[in-house]
Amino acid sequence: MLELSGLVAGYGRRALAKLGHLQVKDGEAALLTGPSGAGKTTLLLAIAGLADVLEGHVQVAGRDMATLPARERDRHRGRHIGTIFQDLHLVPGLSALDNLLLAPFASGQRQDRARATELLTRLGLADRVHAGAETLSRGEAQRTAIARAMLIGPSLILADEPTASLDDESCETVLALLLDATRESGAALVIATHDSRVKARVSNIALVVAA
Ligand SMILES: Nc1ncnc2c1ncn2[C@@H]1O[C@H](COP(=O)(O)OP(=O)(O)OP(=O)(O)O)[C@@H](O)[C@H]1O
Repeated sequence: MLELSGLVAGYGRRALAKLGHLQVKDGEAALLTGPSGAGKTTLLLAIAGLADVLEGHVQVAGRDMATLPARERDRHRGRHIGTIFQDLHLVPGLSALDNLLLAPFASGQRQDRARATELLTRLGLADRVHAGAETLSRGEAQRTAIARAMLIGPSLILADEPTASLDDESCETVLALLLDATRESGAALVIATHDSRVKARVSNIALVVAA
């Protein structure tokens, strides 16, 4: 479950984005909307503890990301938050599968190759599991990043414009997978988007305004 209130997010002391209240129950989804430049990405990053919270509270899996010390916040994010950002951060030279396994490898956790392969397969990437990340199309790379976010079995999934570069069919596949996986796993899902195809599918919509 995610609950945030009176959130002002930014960098350093510079406030960039505000959101009054948002609650996303386990297994449910919400959208962050707002005009371009309103600060949706900044707000999503603040929820993940990667941008600064200047005011307010962000409860994720029972802890307030706004007040956790930096190391605990990083640990909490690693255990509970799956992120899919616009810049996908896939490592070229590594396969799609190894990109999924990189984070658990780096943090000394078990690398579940079977689950990673299953997630990639469910996202329609069965024949791209061993393909180098640099050879993936934008849509394939996006689906790989979604699979990677789901690998830890997160309490919260944060997705920044996850359908932006997808055609209608891939958009539907990705959205269905995100929403189904959210329901099945009991994670809360927050999507920042302009995409009207996504707005039609999610009723919990919160407006981000520039601070
Ligand atoms: N690291 C940063 N440091 C300072 N300002 C930043 C930083 N990143 C973004 N900004 C500024 O914060 C404002 C909000 O940007 P942000 O990307 O969060 O908006 P957005 O609503 O996600 O936009 P879009 O819909 O176009 O992706 C913009 O004015 C941007 O220039």
